[in-house]
Amino acid sequence: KEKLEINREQRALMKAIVDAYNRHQIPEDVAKKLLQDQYSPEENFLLLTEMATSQVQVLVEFTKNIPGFLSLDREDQIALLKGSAVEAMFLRSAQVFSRKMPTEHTDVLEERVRKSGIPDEFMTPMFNFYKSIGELHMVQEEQAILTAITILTPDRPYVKDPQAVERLQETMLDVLRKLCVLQHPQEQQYFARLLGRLTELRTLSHYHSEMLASWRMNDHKFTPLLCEIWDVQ
Ligand SMILES: O=C1N(Cc2ccc(-c3nnn[nH]3)cc2)c2ccc(Br)cc2C12CCN(S(=O)(=O)c1cccs1)CC2
Repeated sequence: KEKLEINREQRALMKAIVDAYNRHQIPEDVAKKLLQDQYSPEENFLLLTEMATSQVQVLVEFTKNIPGFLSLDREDQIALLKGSAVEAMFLRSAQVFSRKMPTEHTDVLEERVRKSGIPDEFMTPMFNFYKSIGELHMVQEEQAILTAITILTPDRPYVKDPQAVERLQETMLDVLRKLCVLQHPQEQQYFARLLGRLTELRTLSHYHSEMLASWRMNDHKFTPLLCEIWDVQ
């Protein structure tokens, strides 16, 4: 029987990540704007852009608080942030969307997202993803650690020292594996299902870059931060 209990060091790591995850939330007023009166698709798109911008800021702050991240090579830190920004944003959006919002809010937000100029062929996989995240009923520790695992993916473009990233990611994977067994004892493959979501995230991120290209065509404007992190314009 492998050592299942989460040791003191892993508990400290988990606490640091969950605190960072909860400390950095997008400001209520930004998300609330989306819930206000009816907007045109262009206005909806602008609101989603504003929200995505604030999500990226929150993501950068969260990432800086992942134990060990700041001791990585500086350029690799940037490569990891740029390489994971879309996936981490979609994971967090799905988590918030399926947890925090009361149902009527989710319906309104769903309506807004559907009417924001996002092509339907992207809308379907996106909503399937957030429903599949909702069905997992992740505890917040799992959400925070899964987001950290997404960011600490060694095979992002331009990472010079993938082994250093892999060591950090493996530490997180070990904690998450134990947490899943402790939190979901009745579901043998829960940990495997969580990691399966990361594969779905990569697909969404490919859709996203295609979408960006089409949005550039009909000159949708993005903020400087989004242009920087998404490599547009
Ligand atoms: O906006 C989204 N939403 C709604 C949303 C997201 C986050 C919060 C929230 N509240 N508090 N904290 N977070 C609320 C509503 C949502 C929900 C689920 C999935 Br999967 C994904 C999304 C996106 C993510 C960004 N894209 S995007 O394509 O990058 C794009 C950028 C600019 C214009 S379109 C659109 C879909």
